[in-house]
Amino acid sequence: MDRPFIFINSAMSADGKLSTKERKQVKISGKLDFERMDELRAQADAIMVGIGTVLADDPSLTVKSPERKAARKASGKSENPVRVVVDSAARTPPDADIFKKGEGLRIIAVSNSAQAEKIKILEEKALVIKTGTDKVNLSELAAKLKEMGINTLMVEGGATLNWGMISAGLVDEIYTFVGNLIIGGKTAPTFTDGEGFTEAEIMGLELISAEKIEEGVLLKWKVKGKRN
Ligand SMILES: NC(=O)c1ccc[n+]([C@@H]2O[C@H](COP(=O)([O-])OP(=O)(O)OC[C@H]3O[C@@H](n4cnc5c(N)ncnc54)[C@H](O)[C@@H]3O)[C@@H](O)[C@H]2O)c1
Ligand SMILES: Nc1nc(=O)c(N)c(NC[C@H](O)[C@H](O)[C@H](O)COP(=O)(O)O)[nH]1
Repeated sequence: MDRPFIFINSAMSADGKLSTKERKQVKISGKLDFERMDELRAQADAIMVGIGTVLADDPSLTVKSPERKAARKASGKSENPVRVVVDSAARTPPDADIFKKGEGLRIIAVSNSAQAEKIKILEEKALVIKTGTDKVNLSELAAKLKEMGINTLMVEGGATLNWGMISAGLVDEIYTFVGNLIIGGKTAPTFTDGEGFTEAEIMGLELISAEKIEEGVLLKWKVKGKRN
């Protein structure tokens, strides 16, 4: 394959929301689900998020457990997977936590319409990859990551990037932790936002497993392609 194995890992409320209508982060996962997420991060070659998530949550995207970090080191890897931000207009703040915390390569993926001055500032902190005219071309980006030796890519949202990756046919598996809460709100981000499929385009999934974790359920899906 000319792209990595790509999976999305997300936590959503029982009504499918990723955060509140004000884009405020909500603790959906419990301790065990955060541990599972840390293990997925530790096993991945790279973690990807959208700029919306960086601006809303300021995540560090680092591996948290000292044992997992040490195991990565022992196998000749960096403590953290490569951290990738999909950021068409180069809006990533230079003081974002992905730059401040942890070691390892950072990649900011921008489009050809991003301002040169903003790119220059980011180039001091990260490798900047340019694809697409106004919006990052996600297929081209995935191919470039594969060329760099990234074989497993973990996507951690948000709603718009999930849509972009799924609608471009770039996702192999989806892991959703469904928590025991309702967030509500028609403008609150859901697992996949974006423009949405028409009936003829709807994406089919195959259930790999359903597992109760603490007070929620972890659903693992394989992406099958168009249902019709
Ligand atoms: N619960 C969870 O697991 C979880 C995980 C991540 C984020 N979130 C939440 O999701 C929200 C952020 O989601 P969002 O939708 O606003 O932003 P996002 O993180 O999905 O980022 C969207 C941005 O990605 C960029 N992008 C560039 N090229 C693209 C392309 N080809 N296709 C799609 N996107 C492209 C665009 O600049 C776009 O604005 C926040 O509220 C955050 O708290 C929740
Ligand atoms: N798995 C998960 N369960 C949740 O309940 C929740 N709110 C998120 N939200 C994703 C969000 O982007 C987080 O901010 C990053 O998971 C934080 O990552 P860091 O700890 O900074 O490395 N993710």
